[in-house]
Amino acid sequence: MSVSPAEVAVVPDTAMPHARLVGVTRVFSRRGRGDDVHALGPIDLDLKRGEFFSVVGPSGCGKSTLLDVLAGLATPTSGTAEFEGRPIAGVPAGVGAVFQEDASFPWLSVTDNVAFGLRRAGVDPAEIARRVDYAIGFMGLRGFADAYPAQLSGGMRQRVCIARTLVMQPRLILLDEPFGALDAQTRLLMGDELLRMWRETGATVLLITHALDEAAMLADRVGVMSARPGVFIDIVATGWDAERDSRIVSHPRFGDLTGHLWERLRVESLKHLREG
Ligand SMILES: Nc1ncnc2c1ncn2[C@@H]1O[C@H](COP(=O)(O)OP(=O)(O)OP(=O)(O)O)[C@@H](O)[C@H]1O
Repeated sequence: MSVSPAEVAVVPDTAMPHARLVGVTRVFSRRGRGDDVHALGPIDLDLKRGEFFSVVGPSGCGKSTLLDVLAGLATPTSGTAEFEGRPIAGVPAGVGAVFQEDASFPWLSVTDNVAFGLRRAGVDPAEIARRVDYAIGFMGLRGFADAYPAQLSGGMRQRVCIARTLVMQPRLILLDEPFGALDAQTRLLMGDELLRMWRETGATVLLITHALDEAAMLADRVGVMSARPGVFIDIVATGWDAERDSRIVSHPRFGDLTGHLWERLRVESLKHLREG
């Protein structure tokens, strides 16, 4: 069978890391106000295509800065950041991000919120309707398609934000504490929805969270960061199979895993408390 060069070009190189950070640092300059803030790194990280990677670390260690670098929202002070083999310069096509704060547009209905990015990208209206309908159904918002964010709970508003990212069909999904404002039970259930989304889309996911149980339940690998400037002090493979859901928290190995993560994090969190 002959294969055209165009077909060859779209075959993903699964051996290549999906995203790669080499020696990435980020320093915030405080001109005239004393020392610069060394926020991050040097960080080395290979994200494998299709993996679910969680990041935990003490407050202020540079987790959001790390995500901003991958999202193309922050330029490394030194080192290199790549997505699909190309240097990240600006927001890369194929990368979608969801942040902690509710970023839904209050003046738009759920449908119009979810359709927003596709309309801006000039996608064909029939295709927009199809993708929006799918994402709304997938995120369990079918009965609320015409509702406005003010009429929804915090969890549902975050689902709107996830649906809005999902319709863009990102190959790398970056999540910065998306459930930070939600109660513990809702967070675990939202975790189930994330896992379903991850399985269905085949996307690579990087999740930042403060919750060790969330990190351990969701991820294939959990990266533990040091106090600022954050570097990875441990990367733990969870060993769960892809079909996992929130019931994994009662698995006999789950307590050992979160215990290990806390052991690694405790010293770093104490450093943050003592040194700020
Ligand atoms: N624009 C900025 N100017 C100066 N310092 C900054 C800036 N943005 C972040 N920082 C500092 O860089 C460090 C890392 O910030 P970052 O938000 O990445 O940490 P984080 O781990 O996500 O924190 P948290 O867990 O509290 O959300 C912090 O000390 C923060 O105060």
